[in-house]
Amino acid sequence: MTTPAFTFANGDRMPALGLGTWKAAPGETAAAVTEALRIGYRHIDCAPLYGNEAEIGEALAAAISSGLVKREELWITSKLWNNKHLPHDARPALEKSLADLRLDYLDLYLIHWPIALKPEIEFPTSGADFLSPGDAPLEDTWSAMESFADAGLCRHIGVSNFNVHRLKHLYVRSRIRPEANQVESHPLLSQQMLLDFCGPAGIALTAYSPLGSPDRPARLQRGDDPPLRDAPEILQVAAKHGISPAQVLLAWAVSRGTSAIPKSVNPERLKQNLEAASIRLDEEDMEKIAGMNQFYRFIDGALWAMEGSPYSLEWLWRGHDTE
Ligand SMILES: NC(=O)C1=CN([C@@H]2O[C@H](COP(=O)(O)OP(=O)(O)OC[C@H]3O[C@@H](n4cnc5c(N)ncnc54)[C@H](OP(=O)(O)O)[C@@H]3O)[C@@H](O)[C@H]2O)C=CC1
Ligand SMILES: O=C1CO[C@H](CO)[C@@H](O)[C@@H]1O
Repeated sequence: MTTPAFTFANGDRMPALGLGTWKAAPGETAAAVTEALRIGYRHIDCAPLYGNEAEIGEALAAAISSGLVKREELWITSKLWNNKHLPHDARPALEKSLADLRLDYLDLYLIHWPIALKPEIEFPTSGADFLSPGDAPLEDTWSAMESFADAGLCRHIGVSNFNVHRLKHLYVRSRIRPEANQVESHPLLSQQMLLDFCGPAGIALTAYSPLGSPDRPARLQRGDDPPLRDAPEILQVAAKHGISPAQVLLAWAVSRGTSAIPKSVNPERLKQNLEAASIRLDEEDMEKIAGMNQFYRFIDGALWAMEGSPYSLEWLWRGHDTE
């Protein structure tokens, strides 16, 4: 059976199950990536923000030089952080990711958030730390992304954390259309509206935090998370098929046409997550899980909507400028 994948217009295939690397700690990241490649992962999701691209680069270089994988078999995604949106800051940011990852090109480069910060700010502590949409128009950042694709530094370009309105806005104005949108998605946040737009438009929708990001930092926790992995519907489907709850979540994501990028640094969980991509759920399971949607975000973006910020949660997640 061929591994499920999203096929881009030029025929490039992004494996539907990738490895997340946020929170993979220094000292454990290279081993996790090496083990993932050894057992068959070919898609790795990275970002300079995660602080481990150099370690991932070590593992990739070793895997390629030992003959375990060829570069062209890999799908490597990275992202442009929020304080690099100004076009003259964007190219050095991409070059740094390439140097750290020890690659000549990325398979996919994403604008991490539709939120711009001043160049010297990694995380905002006040409203003064942001650049407004007028100071750093997303269209200008996108033009820089297009120039990276033109230069062969990345084969595909896309966005992350874009709602359907913001995605359409860019889509109709761009020379090279966004080919991917990476957003939080799991049964509590099905993102059906985005999927309904992305599917026919040929845009890959990738689900981040597909397991509910249980290891996210305390500052991002809300304390009142509804159950996801141990929700009754998930436990029932897991028992019916004799698979783990995490595998139900990942099989659901892949069965509905999204990609998923669960993070793990544990060999046993790496294996079960990869295997989940080949598990097919039936219609009854899919319907049961579809009933769980409650628009619940584990990564709620509240940081970007702090007092004095030019961005609001309404702007980020719902949006007004439809066309
Ligand atoms: N574009 C964006 O803004 C964002 C992108 N991302 C990307 O998405 C990736 C995944 O999301 P993330 O937020 O990390 O969270 P996930 O939903 O992938 O959850 C990761 C957690 O689940 C545990 N886990 C993994 N597999 C299993 C399993 N089979 N059974 C039980 N527990 C398991 C991991 O522990 P252990 O490692 O010990 O196995 C870890 O604690 C990120 O790593 C990052 O690459 C995430 C957030 C935002
Ligand atoms: O990818 C991500 C992980 O961590 C960040 C927060 O610390 C998020 O903002 C981001 O989207």
